[in-house]
Amino acid sequence: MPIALDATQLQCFDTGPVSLSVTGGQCLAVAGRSGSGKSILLRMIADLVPHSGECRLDGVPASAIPAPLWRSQVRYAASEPGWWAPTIGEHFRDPAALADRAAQLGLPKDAISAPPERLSTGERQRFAFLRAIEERPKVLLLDEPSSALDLEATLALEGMVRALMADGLAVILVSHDADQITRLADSILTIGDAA
Ligand SMILES: Nc1ncnc2c1ncn2[C@@H]1O[C@H](COP(=O)(O)OP(=O)(O)OP(=O)(O)O)[C@@H](O)[C@H]1O
Repeated sequence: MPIALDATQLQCFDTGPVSLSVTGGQCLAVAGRSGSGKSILLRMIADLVPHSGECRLDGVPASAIPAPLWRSQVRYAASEPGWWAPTIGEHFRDPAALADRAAQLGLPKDAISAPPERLSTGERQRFAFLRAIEERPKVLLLDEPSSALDLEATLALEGMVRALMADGLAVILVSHDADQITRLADSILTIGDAA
């Protein structure tokens, strides 16, 4: 049975309410004009902002699952996440296992031992993606995952997303790249006023 995430009547600030469902192996794209609440929606699903409404994973409400466990299973991958350790590799549980995936995304080998601020925005963005998938979440909430990437790097990242989906991952994607939505999404949810 593929995993299933259901969100019902999620609302916070001036956004929502929004309801949606996604199952393992599928990608749901969230569209809407700038400021319509796409990022906030992903953050509500990951339980990172106070909100009303309810999310369930395989029927189990988020409120019944310890927050850190929910957030590792329903993983929000921010467009511009924070870096706190001296090197990129120290942000990973298993830096050794990182090398293969980093190479698949076209990242230079020595970047793993580099300080985050020495990398390009696009390199950091790809490492942020790798950080988000390291603990094998069941649901991946991708917020503009390739906004700083060229087409080659974008397609490599999408290939990795597709491989994870084939392995049962459910994806919710926020992207301003219409071509990316066409390539990845099985369905599209438009929120707020039509763009
Ligand atoms: N802490 C907050 N308090 C009140 N309103 C907030 C807060 N954080 C965000 N908002 C509002 O929520 C709205 C939605 O923001 P969000 O970042 O989700 O938009 P978005 O659709 O992802 O936009 P973009 O496409 O430009 O990234 C914005 O109007 C923003 O002002």
